[in-house]
Amino acid sequence: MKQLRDILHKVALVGLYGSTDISLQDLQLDSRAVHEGSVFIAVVGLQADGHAYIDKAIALGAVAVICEDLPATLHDSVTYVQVKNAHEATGVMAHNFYDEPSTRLKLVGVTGTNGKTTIATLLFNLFSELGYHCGLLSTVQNKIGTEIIPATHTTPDAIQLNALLAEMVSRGCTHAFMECSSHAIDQRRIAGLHFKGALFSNITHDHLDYHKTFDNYIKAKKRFFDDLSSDAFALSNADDKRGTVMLQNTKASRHYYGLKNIAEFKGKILENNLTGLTMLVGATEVNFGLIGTFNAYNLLAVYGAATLLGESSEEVLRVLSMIKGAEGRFDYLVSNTQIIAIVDYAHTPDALENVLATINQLRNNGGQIISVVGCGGDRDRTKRPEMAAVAASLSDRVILTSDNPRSEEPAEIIREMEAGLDSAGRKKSISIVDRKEAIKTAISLAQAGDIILVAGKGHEKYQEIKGVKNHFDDHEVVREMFSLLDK
Ligand SMILES: CC(=O)N[C@H]1[C@@H](OP(=O)(O)OP(=O)(O)OC[C@H]2O[C@@H](n3ccc(=O)[nH]c3=O)[C@H](O)[C@@H]2O)O[C@H](CO)[C@@H](O)[C@@H]1O[C@H](C)C(=O)N[C@@H](C)C(=O)N[C@H](CCC(=O)O)C(=O)O
Ligand SMILES: Nc1ncnc2c1ncn2[C@@H]1O[C@H](COP(=O)(O)OP(=O)(O)OP(=O)(O)O)[C@@H](O)[C@H]1O
Ligand SMILES: N[C@H](CCC[C@H](N)C(=O)O)C(=O)O
Ligand SMILES: [Mg+2]
Repeated sequence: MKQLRDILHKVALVGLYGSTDISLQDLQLDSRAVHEGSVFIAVVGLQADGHAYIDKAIALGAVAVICEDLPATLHDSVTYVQVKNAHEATGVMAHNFYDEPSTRLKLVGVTGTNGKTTIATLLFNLFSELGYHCGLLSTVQNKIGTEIIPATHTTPDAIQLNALLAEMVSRGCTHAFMECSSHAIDQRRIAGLHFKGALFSNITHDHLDYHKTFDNYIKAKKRFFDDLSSDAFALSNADDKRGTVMLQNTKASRHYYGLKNIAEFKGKILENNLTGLTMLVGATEVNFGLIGTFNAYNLLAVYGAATLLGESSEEVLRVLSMIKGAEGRFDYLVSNTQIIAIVDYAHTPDALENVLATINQLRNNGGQIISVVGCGGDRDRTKRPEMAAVAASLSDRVILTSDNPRSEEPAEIIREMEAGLDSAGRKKSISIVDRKEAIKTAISLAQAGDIILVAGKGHEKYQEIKGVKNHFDDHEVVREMFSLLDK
């Protein structure tokens, strides 16, 4: 069993009160989960301050407390460890507690506004297909080999994260691929981890509710690369405006992929259609099942990372040409009456623009594009008018609807979206609060050859309204409506 002293290695201590020779059962960030033998870590959050729950944690059996500010009175039976930054300390202690799992496999992280799930999933599928036992931590799901472990966050908190990595190690995984969200980097959920590789996809507008300014958002992502060690590789998008800045201060070896600017892993699109894309990768022509220019970038990122991990380029391209991406990303459904629906997780202005630009490029002659779009509640409000404007400029008809309103008034979110429409945009748009009704209306407006984009929820199997998650699956609704067309 781990002793307190074992987990304090590399933690920036301010003070220590009590013995470190005590046995620990587990680490807990939430007082409600504390039991006999737990260490309780008090962090200052956005809603609450964990310091307010120290006494409650002790009453439930905490044997040690990690905190930034010491309580006024200390219990004799408890050890208090005062640290400079409790978020950072959580990452480092969790890494120590679980025997530094990230050093016992090849851990590759992916950051960027869009493409993280796609890239991490493609890497997992590729390396599994190459014969390795792999782990995956992603928005859609976590995986250890073929076992699926439901994901609550894109990047779990440091304790769950290290526990999952340790489980991967104990089950013989040699590689783990994970998404590193900007929230996770900022909240230091990834502190203490040893990355073998780090990828950057792109950075565009999102999460300004949390980061406040675009500059802060860039800095959060860049920190991931700044913290890498010299034995790691950093692989960035040569065509993204911030692609070079991301790697400017890293100690890792620097590599780039792209379609336009000079890059070590360079591609050229030869053909792009609704069934896939053909790309020249280096000197090899390859057909891929993924669709759209944005996926060409994702594929090049995966190809580069796999090569940097030591795999043969030829074998990587052979396997990549056969594998699928993540669920809910450009999922293609077609009715017997030849109406096409694409379910996609685009939930930022840039993703929506990319997906709609791709659909525009690939559309059937004369076919109309009908978009069904909403924006999440309790999240970045400034993207709402932008997403409506993008949808209107790249579609023939737009139905503004609800995504996950969470605690907000759904009609109010839609009003904020409508504010982004000019008069031409208003003419082609209608607003329908009920998402099912909105999808149904889009299908009833469509004719053979038209393409309906159902954006924003992708793989999600729920819709969160006023704190309640109701079952909802865009695919299911589309299929149900399609089957009615046949009757
Ligand atoms: C905005 C955000 O990231 N919030 C995360 C943050 O919550 P918080 O700072 O609000 O925590 P808090 O409620 O103030 O509580 C502070 C501390 O007091 C503790 N507490 C609280 C109450 C109590 O009775 N006892 C107690 O000990 C809490 O356990 C916590 O440790 O820390 C929590 C614990 O780790 C996370 O669960 C929570 O994620 C919330 C649920 C969330 O929705 N996060 C999203 C925005 C997020 O992280 N998304 C990214 C993906 C974004 C992307 O797509 O790129 C992700 O990685 O998933
Ligand atoms: N490289 C890319 N560039 C721009 N848009 C992309 C790219 N890859 C995917 N997209 C679009 O963004 C959507 C989300 O993709 P994905 O889930 O891979 O991103 P993510 O970064 O994991 O998102 P999240 O932040 O929610 O975890 C896709 O459904 C698609 O519309
Ligand atoms: N990971 C993203 C998910 C957004 C998905 C969209 N369906 C929404 O609910 O806003 C976020 O937390 O911002
Ligand atoms: Mg993701």
